[in-house]
Amino acid sequence: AKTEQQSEPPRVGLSKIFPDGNYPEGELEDYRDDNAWRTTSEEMRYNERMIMQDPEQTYNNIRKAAEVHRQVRQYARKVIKPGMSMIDIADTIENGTRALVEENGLESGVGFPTGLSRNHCAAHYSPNGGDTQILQQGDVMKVDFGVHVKGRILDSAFTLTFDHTYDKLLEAVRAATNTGVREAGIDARLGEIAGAIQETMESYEVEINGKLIPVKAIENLSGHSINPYQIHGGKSVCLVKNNDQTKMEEGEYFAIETFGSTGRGRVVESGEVSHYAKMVDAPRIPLRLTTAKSLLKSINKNFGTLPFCRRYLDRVGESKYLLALNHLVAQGIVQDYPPLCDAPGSMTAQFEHTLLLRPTRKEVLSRGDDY
Ligand SMILES: O=S(=O)(c1cccs1)N(Cc1ccc(F)cc1)Cc1ncn[nH]1
Ligand SMILES: [Mn+2]
Ligand SMILES: [Mn+2]
Ligand SMILES: [Mn+2]
Repeated sequence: AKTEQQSEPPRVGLSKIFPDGNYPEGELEDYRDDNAWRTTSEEMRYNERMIMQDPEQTYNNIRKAAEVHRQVRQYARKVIKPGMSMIDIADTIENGTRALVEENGLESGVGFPTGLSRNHCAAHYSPNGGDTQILQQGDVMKVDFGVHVKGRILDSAFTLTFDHTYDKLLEAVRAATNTGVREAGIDARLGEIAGAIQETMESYEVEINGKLIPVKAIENLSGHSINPYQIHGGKSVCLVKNNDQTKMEEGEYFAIETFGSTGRGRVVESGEVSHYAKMVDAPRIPLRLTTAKSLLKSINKNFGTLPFCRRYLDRVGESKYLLALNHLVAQGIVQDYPPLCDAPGSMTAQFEHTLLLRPTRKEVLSRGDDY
């Protein structure tokens, strides 16, 4: 079939652009030290061929999600400007994602809420319905959005600015994330990766109004392993030196994300919650509140264990759900993820990539020519 070009705004599903169903590989990196042998091992190549043939496991699912991410973010970086509302920015990203991934129930779609955290807020802010906030010229906005295909979630983020004041902060975080990507590998210890990330991050300083401010790695944010339909797979890659001897393992997916700050280097929960997710191990308890029962049914049907936000509930026709939602949170069935912010007046930045530890090599799935 003739392959189509992507439109602007992006609306052409990727199966039209990659008709043979083969999506582009991410950036490949050989393992180091005692795992370097894997690149040329016939056994490891055999294992990979088997995985590639298994429709459930094939790498094509996550590679399609990664290509969607690259094409949507390329458009977003071009059109997002000061004066746009948070809601319009979120819609721009989500409409593009849904079209290109060819959204289909729980088979494929948005991976989690579009994060648009600004300035001292580092993560987990997304506009709720009625939010009238407007992007400002001096803002430092973390654009963190996800795409999933058959539950394989691509989690990648970048920081947008509209003047050069914080270029050094962004440079520090970009370098720290690339250090994390480089240090990741089969048998790599999470605590050692964290130390390397912190060392890179804290070798930078930012000059603001003639004052030199050291860049701090945010000590209570972290990267994470990713499982099918589960954004947090249980392993965390912290950003400051620690003694976690836990190793990365073959076949695991990791989101390597780092956050730098000109403030305390520590975030606290602050502001209205937008992000939620049903717990994977949610207790099966009898719900007496009928509205909570029907809301949980809607969450199971529309999101499963994928994170969602209030706008996604609005979109699937739910209304007046707040009491029921807070009840599900109180019962430990749904986890809330409040916005995470450093001190007011400070600035935070983020870069994030998703990588896969294949039997033969590390594949940085979300790598693009932008970051
Ligand atoms: O901070 S996390 O909760 C976490 C980090 C380490 C262990 S759990 N979080 C996972 C998540 C939670 C809710 C979401 F809606 C989406 C993702 C990291 C993250 N947020 C955005 N991108 N990546
Ligand atoms: Mn993310
Ligand atoms: Mn993440
Ligand atoms: Mn809580």
